[in-house]
Amino acid sequence: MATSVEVSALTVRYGGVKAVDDFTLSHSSGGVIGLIGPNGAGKTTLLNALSGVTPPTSGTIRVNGRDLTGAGPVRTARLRVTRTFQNLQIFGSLTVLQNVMLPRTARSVHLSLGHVLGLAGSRKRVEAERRTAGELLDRVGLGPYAHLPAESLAYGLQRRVEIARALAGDPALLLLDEPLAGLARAESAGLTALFTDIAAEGVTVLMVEHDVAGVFAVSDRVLVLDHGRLLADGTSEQIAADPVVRAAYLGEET
Ligand SMILES: Nc1ncnc2c1ncn2[C@@H]1O[C@H](COP(=O)(O)OP(=O)(O)OP(=O)(O)O)[C@@H](O)[C@H]1O
Repeated sequence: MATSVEVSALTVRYGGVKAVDDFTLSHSSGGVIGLIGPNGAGKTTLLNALSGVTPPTSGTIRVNGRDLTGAGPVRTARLRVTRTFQNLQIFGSLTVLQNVMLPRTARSVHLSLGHVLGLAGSRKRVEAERRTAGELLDRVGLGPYAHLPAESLAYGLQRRVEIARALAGDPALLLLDEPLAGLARAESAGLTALFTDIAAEGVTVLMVEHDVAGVFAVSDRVLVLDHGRLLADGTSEQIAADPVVRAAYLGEET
């Protein structure tokens, strides 16, 4: 069953600025949702609110019926909403595999302690986590790089490390903040194909992105934010043809 995402009247204020203004979304059909809008439209703030990084001023967030409003990033991740960041946040000196194992092993203090103490049960669990992380790396095309320090990989591959780590948290909802930024066209195409695969496996993917062509190519539903408000909501074709969007976002005359 696809993830249900219910966001109701979400508002995030920074002093006098309403970065997100009365945002409502109901989504239960899975797939990839693209979130676009001009600079300063509130896209990252919305992602931060959905991932528990920024507490909303008002409104509610429910995923699969569970109230995540104000849950904070750790609990939100436990409730299967994970994310990547606009600026890569990977541990460069750790191996690719260690980066991907982190969310699952760090979740369990007993597991980490037991592993340090060499307890047999913990060793088995860590081995199982290693296998799971290895499978994840194969899935995102990073299998051959598993034992290299993450910092030694090309930028496009480092993006995949972050995506694999977010997937290791077993998300129902995966939030991606500008995943295509700084990538060459072929790398972008490879990543968007990966997002389609992830969505096909039942993870709802919400992607903030400036590369509008990339968003239109991959998204089943596109949301347009402007001044914190939802300006338009439809298929890629509908949004591409919407004169209001073209005026607000692409700067065209209506
Ligand atoms: N920590 C903050 N404190 C004060 N104002 C903020 C903060 N973060 C964002 N804002 C303001 O909130 C509004 C929305 O910013 P946000 O970064 O969410 O937009 P965005 O659509 O992600 O922009 P961009 O595409 O440039 O990344 C902007 O007016 C911004 O200046």
